[in-house]
Amino acid sequence: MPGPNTRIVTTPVSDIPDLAFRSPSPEVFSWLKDGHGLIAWGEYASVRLNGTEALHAGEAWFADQTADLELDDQVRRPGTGALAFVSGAFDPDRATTSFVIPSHILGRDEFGSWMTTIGDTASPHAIPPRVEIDGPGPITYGDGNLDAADWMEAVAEAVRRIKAGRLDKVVLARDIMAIAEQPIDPRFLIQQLTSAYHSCWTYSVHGLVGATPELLLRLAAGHVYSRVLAGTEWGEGAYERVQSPKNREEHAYAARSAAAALEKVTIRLDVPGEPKVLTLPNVVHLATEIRGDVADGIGACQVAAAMHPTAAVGGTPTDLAVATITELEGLNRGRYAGPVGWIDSAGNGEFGIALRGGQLRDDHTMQLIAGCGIVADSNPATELAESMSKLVVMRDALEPSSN
Ligand SMILES: C=C(O[C@H]1C=CC=C(C(=O)O)[C@@H]1O)C(=O)O
Repeated sequence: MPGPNTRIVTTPVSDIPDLAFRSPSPEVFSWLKDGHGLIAWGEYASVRLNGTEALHAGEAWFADQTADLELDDQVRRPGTGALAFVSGAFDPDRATTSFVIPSHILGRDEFGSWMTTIGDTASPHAIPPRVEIDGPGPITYGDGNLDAADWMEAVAEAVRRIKAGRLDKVVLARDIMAIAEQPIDPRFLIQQLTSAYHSCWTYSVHGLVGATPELLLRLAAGHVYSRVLAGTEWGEGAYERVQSPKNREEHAYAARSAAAALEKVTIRLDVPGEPKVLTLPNVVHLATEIRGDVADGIGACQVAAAMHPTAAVGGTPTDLAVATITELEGLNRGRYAGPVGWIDSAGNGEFGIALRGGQLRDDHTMQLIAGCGIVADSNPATELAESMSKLVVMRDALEPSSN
């Protein structure tokens, strides 16, 4: 509980273009894209929540924890002052959602850098020196829950069910285990991911680390933005092939589900009729960028709770798709494919969908997960290859020298 002298202090600091290298602790929280964002360490307070109301309960917990603190925010922009990192479960009935108020945060946006400290002695602190972390050495890979053949059989079964009529789309994920010779420090992964994936958001919360290209929402001063992705190709000709009818169908379900959820929490919404193509180092995606405005009093957690899970990670119709995922994947997704990001006490926040990442299981072991949207025209072997293209993000981050 906060002591009588607990203060939150945000001060402007000289420019820090290398946030990914500034955490003095491996217990690191990150939300970084193209040199901007947040890096944090130290837990002032945290809570783990279960159940469908976890995001709402966490938002209330954050408000409660910070209500009586003395605030000295000399920057006053989204992400300054009191802030919590959030990592939500994919299925809140089967996994835990984390909310953390870090004790030390460094932030940077287009206007400059800042530092926030919280605690009994909160006062301007020295910026930690740059640290470059060593990699975990050679990696050995093993099967996760299903081997490749069993996962392809699950995809084939999903296609049969879609063709039978009630289900339109379901996203099936598979995991592989990465076992490292040396301990895996999340800071090493963050340093690799931020330098290789500029157009993605590099996240880290309680051992879940990755670089997602998909932004569930950004909410700043009442304006909401979402980058919905679905439909993937890779290799030569990917830019043209991603426009196939199969990819467009797969994408349309995701864009429609995000827009329908946003309709409920916005007072204005702009949904483009046609997707764009987003090119990443490993794959290309179809992308729909949705913009709108929310009414006063609606915060980022509320919008995230309304949107999750979109058909980019669940399917259509949602409930049947989530039940099919539980049955066919046989995997507990944990926080993979859940909302991950941060909120501040003005209601601003950013949430990615926790994709292209992995969960540290112990010091040497990381579970990597990637999923693929399955529609009537999906082919199991092609979906397996697509999952491998998505797993490249974390494989390269763990073992950059193997390229
Ligand atoms: C579920 C994942 O990706 C989603 C986001 C973009 C494209 C997707 C696809 O084409 O299947 C997926 O819907 C994942 O990377 O694990």
